[in-house]
Amino acid sequence: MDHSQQQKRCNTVLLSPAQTPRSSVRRSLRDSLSMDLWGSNVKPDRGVNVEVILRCRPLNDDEKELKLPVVISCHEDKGEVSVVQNTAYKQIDKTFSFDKVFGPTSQQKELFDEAISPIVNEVLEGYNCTIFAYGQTGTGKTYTMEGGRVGVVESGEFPRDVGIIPRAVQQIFDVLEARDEDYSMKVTFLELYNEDIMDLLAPDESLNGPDDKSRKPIALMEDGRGGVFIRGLEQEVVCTADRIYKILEKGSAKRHTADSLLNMQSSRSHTIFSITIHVKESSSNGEELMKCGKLNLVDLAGSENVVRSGAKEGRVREAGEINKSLLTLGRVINALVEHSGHVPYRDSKLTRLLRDSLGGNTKTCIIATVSPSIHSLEETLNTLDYAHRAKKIKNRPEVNQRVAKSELIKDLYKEIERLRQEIYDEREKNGIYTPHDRFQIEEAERKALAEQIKSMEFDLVFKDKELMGLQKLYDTQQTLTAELSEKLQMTQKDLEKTQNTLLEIEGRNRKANATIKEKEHLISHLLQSEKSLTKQASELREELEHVASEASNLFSKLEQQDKLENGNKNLVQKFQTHLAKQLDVLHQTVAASVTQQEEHLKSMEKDFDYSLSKKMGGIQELTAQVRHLKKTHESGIKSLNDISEELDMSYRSAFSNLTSEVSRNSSALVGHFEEKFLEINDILDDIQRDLFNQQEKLAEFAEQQRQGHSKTLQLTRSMSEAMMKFFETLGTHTSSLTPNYGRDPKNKWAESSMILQRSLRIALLLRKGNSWKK
Ligand SMILES: Nc1ncnc2c1ncn2[C@@H]1O[C@H](COP(=O)(O)OP(=O)(O)OP(=O)(O)O)[C@@H](O)[C@H]1O
Repeated sequence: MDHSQQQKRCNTVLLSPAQTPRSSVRRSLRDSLSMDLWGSNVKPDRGVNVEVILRCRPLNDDEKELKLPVVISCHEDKGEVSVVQNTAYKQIDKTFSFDKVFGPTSQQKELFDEAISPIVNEVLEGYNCTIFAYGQTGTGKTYTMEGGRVGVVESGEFPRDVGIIPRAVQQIFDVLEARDEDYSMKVTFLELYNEDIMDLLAPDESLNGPDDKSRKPIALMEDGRGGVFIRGLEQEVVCTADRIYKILEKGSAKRHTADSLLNMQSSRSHTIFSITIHVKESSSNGEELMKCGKLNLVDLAGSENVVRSGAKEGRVREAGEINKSLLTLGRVINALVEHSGHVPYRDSKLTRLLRDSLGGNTKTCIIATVSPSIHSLEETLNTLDYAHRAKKIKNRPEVNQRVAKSELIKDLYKEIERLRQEIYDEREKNGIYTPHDRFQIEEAERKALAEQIKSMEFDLVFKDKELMGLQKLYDTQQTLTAELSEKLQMTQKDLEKTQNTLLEIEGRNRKANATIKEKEHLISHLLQSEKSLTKQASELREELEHVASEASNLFSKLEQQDKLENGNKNLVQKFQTHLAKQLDVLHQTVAASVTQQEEHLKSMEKDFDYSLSKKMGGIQELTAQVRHLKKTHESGIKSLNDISEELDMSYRSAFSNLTSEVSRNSSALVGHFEEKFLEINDILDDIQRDLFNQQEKLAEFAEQQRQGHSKTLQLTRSMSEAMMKFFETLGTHTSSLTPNYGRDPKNKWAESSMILQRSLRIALLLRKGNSWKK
């Protein structure tokens, strides 16, 4: 929707620009032109606690430069704030919980979306809501409520430092436009400075800045029904968000501010910016009704330590007034939390203005602002304490009654008539027209004052009587004083004596003090040694407990060990009997094998003798054959010689050469044969010698074998005896096995298995000897 359309929709409802939240259409029209912060309601809801939000600002440049330690930590997820300080002088560790917590890195948009946006929606549903910022000076109240300049809003997004008020305004317009509703909106903006109410929307001509003396405070009046109104407070009807931003900017510029050591632009007044929205609705019978909601945005002046803020002269009074009104606010909070019969709302204008927001029918949210720096620790703790207590305040929010449009128009006509009469009276200078309602209120106030004067007169008579009594008392006191002065003189003498005694006592006292100091020193030493002894004792106790647990572990292990050893013992005994049997068998086998081997050896000897005699016979036969061969050769050679002679004779001429060749060959053959014969003879001699040698060696070997077998037999016997002895010893050792881990039974097992292996090896050797013998 463009601006002109928005203006049009806005204007349709502006027929009744002065409408305000109210409980009944019968209510005075005069109220509608005054600032009625706390519109009345119909259906009472159940009590609702005031919502308390905590915001911690980041360290500012000065604090960063001074490297001030941070003492606040915000746990946004848990809604908790911790204050921790550990110095030699002070130890603080406190945690406070709130409905919501926003830490130093939190952004304006985040705070608005999470905490404020739902409140704005409640206003649009017809509730009166109040949001106020409370905290020490310079902690970010104005930053949170107003923030930076709105400037140009691009694509619906504000600059990041824009505060709650502009964002709330934007949301109200957005929602109303989206619902396409007929509405009217008006705003008021006031400040409370030094207990005076100033209108920040008053026309410019009458103002030349915040300190202009011509600025007139406006009156806060009782409405006769327990409420208040501000006579003559300007209300501006607004149709666009931009108009509100401008009003806000202009009003803020008029606000009382000053620079202090804690804030370059410190607000010296409390401000209340109110937006009242009327939305047209139709009832079931077609009657036009007006729904009304109101949002009050309160930026309180900062509580401050005058010394720390560096306030001087006029500023000290400002600070005093600020602190006074905040103190009253604190007392009101305390009274509400403690459900006291009397709540001191009337003690300051601030609490009178905020009455409905504290324990009334308004929905209230308090934003407590704190600094994270150690410098502000004390004030931060005060703020946290304050805000934490405020959480317990219960309000009873009620939705504003819908007002018939016709009733509003009637009221409006009456108001116009009243104003016309006032102007007429003013012009004619013949008095001021007072409407009946206001006349009644003023009459009631006058009556109340008369009653007050009467009671004061009564008080005066009573006080006169009291004075007379006091005069008498004074006279008696005078005589008493004379008596007393006499006594005093005597007492003074006594005092002198006493002083002397006192001096003596002081001397003694000094000595006693010195002794006490010594003793104290001793005691502190003793305490220290007691501490160290206690520590040692606790350490020893821990050790003992540890040892006891180890001992119990050890005992359980020993039990296991005993069981294991009993099992082992049984096993060893079984093995021992089994082994003894096996050894007997082995012994018998070895003895049998030895006799068998002896027999084998004897038969081997026989066989050997037999083969030797056989070989000898063969050799003799061979020698005879060789001799026979020699003879045959000799006869052959002789016959060859005969043949050659015959051939010589018959073929001497033709074959003379051949004969010589043959004779040469035959002589060579004879030489060769003789040579071979000699060689054969040598070989035969060698064989014969070898055979004799072998025969001797065999005899020797047989002897050695016999001796070796008897030794092996002896060795096996002694081995088996030794093993028997060993197993007996092993048995006794096993029975006496205790948790003495120095004597490892495993070693014994290793030994016995080695012995067993050795005896097996011997048995194998014996078997090998047998097979070799075979
Ligand atoms: N959450 C924040 N993030 C960034 N800057 C912050 C924040 N809160 C405060 N500041 C800055 O700290 C300074 C003081 O803030 P502001 O004037 O809002 O304090 P204040 O509580 O209103 O003080 P006073 O009570 O004196 O008016 C300002 O410069 C403001 O920009």
